[in-house]
Amino acid sequence: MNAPTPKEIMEFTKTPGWLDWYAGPSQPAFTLPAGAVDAHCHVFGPGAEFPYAPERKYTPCDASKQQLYALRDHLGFARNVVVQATCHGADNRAMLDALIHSGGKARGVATVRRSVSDEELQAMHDAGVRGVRFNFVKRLVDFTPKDELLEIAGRIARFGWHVVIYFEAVDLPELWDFFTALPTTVVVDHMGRPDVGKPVDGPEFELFLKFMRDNPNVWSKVSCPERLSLSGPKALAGERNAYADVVPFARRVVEEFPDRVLWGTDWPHPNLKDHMPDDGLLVDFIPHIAPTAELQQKLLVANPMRLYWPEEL
Ligand SMILES: O=C(O)c1cc(C(=O)O)oc(=O)c1
Repeated sequence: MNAPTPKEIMEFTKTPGWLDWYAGPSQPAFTLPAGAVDAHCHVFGPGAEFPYAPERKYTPCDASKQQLYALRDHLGFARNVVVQATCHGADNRAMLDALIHSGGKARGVATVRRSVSDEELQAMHDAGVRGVRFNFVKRLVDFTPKDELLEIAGRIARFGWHVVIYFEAVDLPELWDFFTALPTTVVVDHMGRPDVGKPVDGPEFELFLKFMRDNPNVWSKVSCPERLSLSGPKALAGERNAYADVVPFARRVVEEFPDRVLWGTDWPHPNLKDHMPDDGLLVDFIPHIAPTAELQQKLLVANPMRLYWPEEL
């Protein structure tokens, strides 16, 4: 890992309107099961140490590994899965640095280009990377040709890694054939971003459920209610029943596919425009979508352990 050159040490100006992560989150009322994994979170820089990528679509506030791990301990999580944020492009140094300094308590998901070497993949594996992320959300990334992604998927499959996909619900029909051609476990970010203004038993969300039903290698993160909610209430000011309009969607996925769901805070919550949730209250969303101890154990412990720390089982 090279130290940044003087040219790389620069000041970054946050995207106008950027909301910083919530300082001083409350203590969740819900007690997480022992060994719970925050299976979707990010680090941002710090930019002076790990510069943001030139091709980024937003410039965030800094959110360091120390701050992430302090949140982990405060909320009661035991481990993290650090997902490469798009503001770092395919420069995985900040994420890898977080894994290396986690004492084995973090695994990671990288973004790589076709030019990545097998030696680089091996080094990432040794640091704790277990997946790559393919992003189809147009406001976040430029288009990558599908043949390039398929080539990457074939190469990372040999390391036993999986593919994380991020897309919007309206794009699922067009992406279906590509997704079902992937040779690995496939993990969908944030339930494929359903429009929760539409019925939970309507055709759009039914298509997502069919995608999971027809493809036993597909998992879903039932995360980001703060991003998907249209009517709140927001996880702020002591609200422990936040984002009620997202609950039926997430609960449906948890109950139908209890062995293929993951949950994460999504800290430090990139690109929220309306409000920044109190992460303690966000944890209190979990028992609404996974109402039994058995479902909670699968969602928060058994499933992420199977995917990210299988050697410990
Ligand atoms: O919806 C988003 O803006 C978003 C962005 C990123 C990222 O920039 O990596 O990751 C997420 O999980 C969600």
